[in-house]
Amino acid sequence: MDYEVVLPAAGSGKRMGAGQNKLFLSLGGKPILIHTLEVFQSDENCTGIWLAVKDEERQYIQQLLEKYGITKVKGLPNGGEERQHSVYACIKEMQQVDIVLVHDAARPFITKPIISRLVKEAYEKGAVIAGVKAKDTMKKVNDGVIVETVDRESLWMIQTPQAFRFDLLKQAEEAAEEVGFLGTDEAMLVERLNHQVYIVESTYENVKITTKEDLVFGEAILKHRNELGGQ
Ligand SMILES: Nc1ccn([C@@H]2O[C@H](COP(=O)(O)OP(=O)(O)OP(=O)(O)O)[C@@H](O)[C@H]2O)c(=O)n1
Ligand SMILES: C[C@](O)(CO)[C@H](O)COP(=O)(O)O
Repeated sequence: MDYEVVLPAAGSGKRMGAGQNKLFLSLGGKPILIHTLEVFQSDENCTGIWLAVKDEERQYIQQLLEKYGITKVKGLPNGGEERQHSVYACIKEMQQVDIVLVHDAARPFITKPIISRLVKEAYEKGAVIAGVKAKDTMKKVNDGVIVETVDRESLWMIQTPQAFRFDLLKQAEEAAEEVGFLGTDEAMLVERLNHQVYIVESTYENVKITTKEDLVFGEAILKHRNELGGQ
């Protein structure tokens, strides 16, 4: 089951504080961006990659694509102010496909079994996203005071990939753009159309490299995987 993937890669990495796009930082001697790209480059069901990038970083990224043999990239549109705008920039340039995955370029540890499960279920259900069950007790806080403990059994920590029928996601992006609605993930845009969004259980390894500690976790995940002989 074929799909194309949108990888937003135009962020500023403020929380990382590296003074550069965190996707260029090295994990195991290779840029984070390349780790993520290699998963989709090596997936025979992935027929195209779309990368939202900062204009001033496009040339460097093209050099990285060349160096690491990433040949599936179909477009590198300019990212936007927010992550959602970067995703939409890709959606606007894409030709009609059946299924599109949106995946944070900052999540280099996604695996093909989860991707293929998401794609299969997106064909059947239209909208399916990756997540893991909450492990900690979650509480709502107001001005430093606990106001509510939320039932953990029904809470999931949402990740990417998020997989959609292309037409559905395009409709949702356009509807959000029209009214200036800003979500923190693509599922929110589909939910507001009253379309059911399903979940596939992912792994806790599918971390988003966001702060410096995540680089430590990332190196440990790489080491663990190498000891197991790959993904
Ligand atoms: N305007 C933006 C913001 C984010 N992203 C991308 O969306 C993914 C998830 O975003 P996040 O982890 O928040 O990255 P940053 O926005 O760079 O981080 P920060 O919020 O700390 O600045 C990343 O691959 C990032 O490059 C993007 O393409 N365009
Ligand atoms: C899309 C996402 O990864 C789901 O958890 C998350 O919302 C991205 O948040 P960010 O602040 O844009 O990294």
